[in-house]
Amino acid sequence: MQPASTPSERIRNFCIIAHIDHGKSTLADRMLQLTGVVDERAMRAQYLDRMDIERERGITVKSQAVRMPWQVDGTNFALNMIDTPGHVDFTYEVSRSLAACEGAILLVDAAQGIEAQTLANLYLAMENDLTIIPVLNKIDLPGAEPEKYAAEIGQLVGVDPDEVLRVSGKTGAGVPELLDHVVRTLPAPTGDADGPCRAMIFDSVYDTYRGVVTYVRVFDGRLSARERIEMLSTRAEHDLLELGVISPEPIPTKGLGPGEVGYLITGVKDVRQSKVGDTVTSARRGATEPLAGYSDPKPMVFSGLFPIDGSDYPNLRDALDKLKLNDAALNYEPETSTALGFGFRVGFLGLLHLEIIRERLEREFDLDLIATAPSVIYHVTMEDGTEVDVLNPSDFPEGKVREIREPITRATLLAPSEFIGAIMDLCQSKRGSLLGMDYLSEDRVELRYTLPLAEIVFDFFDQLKSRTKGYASLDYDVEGEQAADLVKVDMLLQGEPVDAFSAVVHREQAYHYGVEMAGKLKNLIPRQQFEVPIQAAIGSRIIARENIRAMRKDVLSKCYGGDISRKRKLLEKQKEGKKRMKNIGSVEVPQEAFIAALSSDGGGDSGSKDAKKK
Ligand SMILES: Nc1nc2c(ncn2[C@@H]2O[C@H](COP(=O)(O)OP(=O)(O)OP(=O)(O)O)[C@@H](O)[C@H]2O)c(=O)[nH]1
Repeated sequence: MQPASTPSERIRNFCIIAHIDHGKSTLADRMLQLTGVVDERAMRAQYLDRMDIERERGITVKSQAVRMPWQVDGTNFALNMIDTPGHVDFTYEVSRSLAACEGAILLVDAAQGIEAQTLANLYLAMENDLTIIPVLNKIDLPGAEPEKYAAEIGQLVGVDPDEVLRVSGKTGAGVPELLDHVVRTLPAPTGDADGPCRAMIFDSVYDTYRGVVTYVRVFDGRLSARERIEMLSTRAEHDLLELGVISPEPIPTKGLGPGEVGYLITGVKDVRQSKVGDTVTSARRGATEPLAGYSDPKPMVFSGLFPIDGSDYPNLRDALDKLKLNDAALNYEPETSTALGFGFRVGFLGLLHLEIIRERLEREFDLDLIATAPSVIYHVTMEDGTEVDVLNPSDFPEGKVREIREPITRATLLAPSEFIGAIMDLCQSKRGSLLGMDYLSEDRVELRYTLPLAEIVFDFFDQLKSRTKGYASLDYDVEGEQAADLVKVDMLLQGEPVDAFSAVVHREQAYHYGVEMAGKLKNLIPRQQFEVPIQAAIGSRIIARENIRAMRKDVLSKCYGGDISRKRKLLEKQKEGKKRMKNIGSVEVPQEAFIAALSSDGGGDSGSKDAKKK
């Protein structure tokens, strides 16, 4: 059965915004169940077996936009719940999903209160002029303090604390009232029903069976099944193969009218042909003005990814090609490192994006990878006026440099007030400057800093976590560039540079970096038959030095008795180990040493994840 179009006055488009783990998915599940879109048995199956079901149906079940029927005072409404990527790494995409809604449910854990991403998402929603419905979740928790946090949110959003709704996504308490509230308080979508069609792409997902499934919100006019459509940013035309709504399975429709949310399939195979933020119109007599400016996501953080087993290189390339089908922001190019062999220099939107991709490569494609420390883009101007963009510290240009500019972020940190001192110390040591500080309640404070992105991607988040006992949360947004006194530090083994360890650091940190790295390498690289100097250098100037003393390695020295089979085993093991050695000049370095040296301070955790996660 094909659902008829709903008149726009009976449509409500909303999203749920929340800090990680504040219960967005659980509340969404409860709504699906309450509105009868998913029945109780399927709900459990779906919950437990999400991935299998997704594969079976060939489309994302926890879809980007679900249409739910809901009746208020005898009138039937269509509620479209639009999912947002929910993370600042994907700010542009979050903001596009928000632009597809008229309102947002701001969900806050009643035992935790406001966190950094609560604020970040709220500000994005406000920039998109959404009506905000503040809601406290998890009121069933024994540790919930709804009164306290209702006051906090009330102050933030500018409403009376009594107007903050209270729900439990777990028990379902308060959820029907919340849905009623959505219908009563959110504005219905408005749009020019008779004008040429304009629909915004707010998400685009690659599906193995159906190609790219594109999620759209129609603003003006009407999209009809089987018409030819045009993407305004590229002027590319495609035939519509299917148009429909998700409820929660895809249901084909004849058309989508103003305010309606649904999906379309054109047979394109790559999400870059159906870009988030683009405007879809009819190929014939279509609109000429896009809905909003379109911007391509720009990678901000770069890291080299190398397979531990060199023969996995083609597999890594295939895996990246596959992931790219579904991720317009993923960029990579081949990179060769003397220390690590063949791999790729990959550009990410932020640290979380990096972690997700790395985890997917390891889990879904069964690859063992080594990642170099994350770095940022430096704009280098040489004395002779040439400009170079440096994505990889080892490519830093030789010669006289006039200026180096680095990306700067605006960071928001939230923590109990007892940690103010610790946070300020940390930000100070990371070249931060304080922009402002506000008390959200008696014992919770929000600090705003500008911080170089390079400092955040290094080990900021780990340090923040340990200095605040895990109680601080952090959010950041890149905001332009700034000149800084930066230098490239090289690490040399017997005079040969080891590219994987080159770093661009602040001049004042260079010595510290050099000494620490040299010490680390000294402990990790086994003694050779000759003395090996480890040096840290800025250009030709040596700033730190360690020595690995010569030693004749006799693996048999541990065997006192004459156990021949044990001796043979040890010799075999030594031979095995040799295979995994890399030669830097005449020095043999086990690959494990590189891995250990890179992983212990390799940037670590995501800067934007919740520090409270255990
Ligand atoms: N007691 C209680 N626990 C809840 C409630 N809602 C969610 N939870 C729990 O809180 C945790 C996080 O819930 P999710 O729904 O996964 O949170 P989320 O915000 O979607 O998290 P992300 O998708 O990781 O951002 C889970 O362990 C849930 O079981 C609630 O109302 N009461």
